[in-house]
Amino acid sequence: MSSKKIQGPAVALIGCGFVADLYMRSLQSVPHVQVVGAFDIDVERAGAFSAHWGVTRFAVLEDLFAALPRDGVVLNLTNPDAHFEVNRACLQAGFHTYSEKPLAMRMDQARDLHQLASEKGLLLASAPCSVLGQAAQTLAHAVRNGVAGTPRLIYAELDDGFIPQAPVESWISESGAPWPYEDEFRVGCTLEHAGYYLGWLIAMFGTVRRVVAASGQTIPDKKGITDTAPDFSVATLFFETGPMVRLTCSIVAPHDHRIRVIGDKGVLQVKKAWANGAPVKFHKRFRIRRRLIDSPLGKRVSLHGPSHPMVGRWGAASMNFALGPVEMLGAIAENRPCRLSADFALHLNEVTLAIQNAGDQAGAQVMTTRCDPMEPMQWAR
Ligand SMILES: NC(=O)C1=CN([C@@H]2O[C@H](COP(=O)(O)OP(=O)(O)OC[C@H]3O[C@@H](n4cnc5c(N)ncnc54)[C@H](OP(=O)(O)O)[C@@H]3O)[C@@H](O)[C@H]2O)C=CC1
Ligand SMILES: O=C1CO[C@H](CO)[C@@H](O)[C@@H]1O
Repeated sequence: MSSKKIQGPAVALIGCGFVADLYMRSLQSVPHVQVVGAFDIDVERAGAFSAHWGVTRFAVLEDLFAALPRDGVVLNLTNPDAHFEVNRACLQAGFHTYSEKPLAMRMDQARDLHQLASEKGLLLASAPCSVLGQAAQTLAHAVRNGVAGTPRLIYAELDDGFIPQAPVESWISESGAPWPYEDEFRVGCTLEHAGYYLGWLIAMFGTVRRVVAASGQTIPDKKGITDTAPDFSVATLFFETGPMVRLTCSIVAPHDHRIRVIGDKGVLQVKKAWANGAPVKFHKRFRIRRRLIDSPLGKRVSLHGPSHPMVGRWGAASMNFALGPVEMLGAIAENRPCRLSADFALHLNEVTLAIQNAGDQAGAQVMTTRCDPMEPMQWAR
C-alpha cells in the first residue's frame, strides 16, 4: 500500500494483542480516522486480528512505515518491555508516536525518546488518554470553578481486587487475544494503572515536586509466577501548586476506583476510573446542630453540551482509547500544541516509576521533570 493513497487523519497499529481490540472498537467511534493497518511480531496473532477487523496486516515494520502518511500517528500497543525500542524506531522513522503506558521502563530511556522527538519535531504522547474523557474533564472543570471550594486533599484509589485469584486465563479479547496476566504481574499494577489518576491530577495541577512512596509485594507467588513487580503501592504527592494527594494502587485490596477531591465546601467524587461516562458528584458539607456531615447524596455535576463519542464496556473498561490519537491528529492538522505533550508523558513516566520503584526505603524523591497543567478540552472550558 502506498502512502500517496491515504488522505486525511490516519493511524497504524504496532501490537495486535488484548488492548489493540479495545483501540479498534474505539476507533470505530471516530470513522474519519483511517486505520492503515497493523503489525505484530506474532504472525498468528496479527493474522487473527487483521482478519477479525478487516485491516491490512503488514509483514514487516518497514511496510507499515511505508503505508502511513507523515502526518499520521503510529500507535505503539506492544508490551511495556518493548515500548522503548518500538517508540524509538517510530520516531527515528520520522513518525508522530502514541505509546501505550509506560512511555519507557527506565527514565534514561524516556528522556532519550523525549529528546529524539524534540530534535525531529515530532509529537510523542503516552496513554492513558482518559484524562481527555468526560469524567476527567468534568471533574477538572468543577475543581477550577471551585465547586467544592479550595481543594485541600485528594484520595485516589486504584485497587483492583485480588487479581491473582481471578479467572484471568479466561479473559479473552474480541479477536481472541488472551489477557496477558503473566506480563501484567511482571510489569506491576503501579506501572499499569497509576497513570490513570496521575494523568488527571497532573492535568489539573501540573508538576509534582516531590513523591513520598512505598511499594512492595504482598503476594510473592501469583499463579506460579514469582518474578513479579510490586502488587501494592501508596504514594503521597506534593504538587508545586495544589493540594496534597494520596494515590494507592493494588491488585490485592477490594476493588475501589474512587477519586475524592476534598475541599472547603465538601467532596467531589468519581467512583470509576475506567469509564469515560462516570458521574462526577458533589457531596456538600453542612452542619446539623452539633454534627458535621458530607452529604451522602451527591449532586451530579455536568458540563453543558456534548463531549465525545462513548464506547460500550468491554471487560474492565468503558473508555474511548481513540481520544489520545484523535487529540494528536487534531494538533497535527491544526498545527497547535498537543494536550498530551511529550513533557506530560515524561513527567507522568517519572512520577510513576518513582512510585513503582520506591520499595521500603526510597524516602522523599524530588522530581526532575516538569509540566504545566493541561489546556481543557474545547467542550469543557
Ligand atoms: N490488557 C489491557 O486490558 C490493557 C492493556 N493496556 C496496555 O497495552 C499494552 C499492550 O498490552 P496488551 O495488549 O494487553 O498485551 P498483549 O500481550 O495482549 O499484546 C501485545 C502484543 O504486542 C506484541 N509485541 C511485543 N513486542 C513487539 C514488537 N517489538 N513489535 C511488534 N509487536 C510486538 C506481542 O507479541 P508477543 O506476545 O509475541 O510478544 C503481543 O502480540 C501495554 O502497555 C498495557 O499496559 C492498556 C489498557 C488495557
Ligand atoms: O490499563 C489497563 C486497564 O485495564 C486492565 C485490566 O483489564 C489493566 O490491567 C490494564 O493494564
